[in-house]
Amino acid sequence: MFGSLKDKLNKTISKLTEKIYSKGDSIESTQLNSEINNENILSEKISEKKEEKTNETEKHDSLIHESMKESGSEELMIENFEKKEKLGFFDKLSIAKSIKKVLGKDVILTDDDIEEVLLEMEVELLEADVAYEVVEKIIESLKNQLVGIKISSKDNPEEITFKALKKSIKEILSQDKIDVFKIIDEKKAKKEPAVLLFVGINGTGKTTSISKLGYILKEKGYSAVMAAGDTFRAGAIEQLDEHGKNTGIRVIKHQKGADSAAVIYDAIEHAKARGINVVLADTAGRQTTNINLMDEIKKVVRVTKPDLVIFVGDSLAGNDAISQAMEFNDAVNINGAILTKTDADAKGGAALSIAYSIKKPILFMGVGQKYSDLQKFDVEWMIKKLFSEDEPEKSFGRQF
Ligand SMILES: Nc1nc2c(ncn2[C@@H]2O[C@H](COP(=O)(O)OP(=O)(O)OP(=O)(O)O)[C@@H](O)[C@H]2O)c(=O)[nH]1
Repeated sequence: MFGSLKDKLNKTISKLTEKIYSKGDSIESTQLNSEINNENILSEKISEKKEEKTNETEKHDSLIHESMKESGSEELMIENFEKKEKLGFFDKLSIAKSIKKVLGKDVILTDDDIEEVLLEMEVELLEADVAYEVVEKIIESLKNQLVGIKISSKDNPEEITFKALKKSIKEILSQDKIDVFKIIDEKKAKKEPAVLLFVGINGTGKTTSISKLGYILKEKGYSAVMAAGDTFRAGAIEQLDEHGKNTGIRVIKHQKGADSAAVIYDAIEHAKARGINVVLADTAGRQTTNINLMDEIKKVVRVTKPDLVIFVGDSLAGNDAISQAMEFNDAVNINGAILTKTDADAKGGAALSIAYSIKKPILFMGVGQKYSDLQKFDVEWMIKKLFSEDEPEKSFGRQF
């Protein structure tokens, strides 16, 4: 997940690190670890003991005898040493290879020092579908953290660059959080259904995400109903119906071509009458360029007054998903986003950019084709995905 973005970020870290070393006249020093040093002490001690043994008096014997008791026997002591000596030799070889660079002197980076690296990073991130304004923001943040700051020869340049880039990315991802389940609980306390309206262009995963969220809500003990508000696309009503059967969630529907707002309104009345906690309202996929359809979704919002308008974007669409989110946000003021298909090795740019571009949080991420494959979005989870070698998550639960 986000493989290419991860590689590009790691590349930036190593180039910035290299820049610091080259500026600090890095010197290479073989850092033998304490074990090797202990090894030397041990070998000196044993050879001393062996020497003493050849020309020693009775008195030494008792001393040796003492130390043998500690290690069990002289043979064992020598044998241990032989073994250790062998391991010590190979250890020495391998550790001698682990040359650690250290800075020869303190470093203060200038804009010029990192100009080229940041330019390369800009190209790389744009290629990964990261929005231009987001790339600019990352560059600005890195400069603020690295330029003009003294990096002492005792510091670890890898750590400094890693932390700086991680902080930059975290700033991008962090928008005002919305806890969907908290909103649902607040409405439940008032004995009203929480109404969640899903919008987006065709094929992004609205119907699927609604069904996944319905499945997860049920798992959490909430009651839900799904509104077949996509009365436009052939098969959309049947598709949601199928999901309803699979998840055991009631679907409120009218015939194809019916008024979307009317279907959703009926679902809300149904939920109110039966004390159902959540209405998950599907809508038809629409191109933001289609004025009539954009006017229709504005009417749906006016009539149904949803608690959350959730934009569903396809992470594989990269920058397009970001511009769509911005256009839907302008039209109906979305509250948050779901980014789908992140399991399909999306470049990662949309995940990084969408929240910053619309200044609204990512609520969930679609991470697969199972009903449980809807991951509540968390900045730390994303940072871990981008910066650590964690195992890919195994998905569970039933397939669609
Ligand atoms: N791999 C993967 N596929 C997904 C995910 N979410 C949705 N899909 C697939 O994307 C395709 C489109 O999903 P739908 O839910 O039908 O999309 P939609 O937005 O309702 O489409 P329209 O009704 O045309 O607007 C389906 O094949 C889904 O299985 C996801 O997180 N991962």
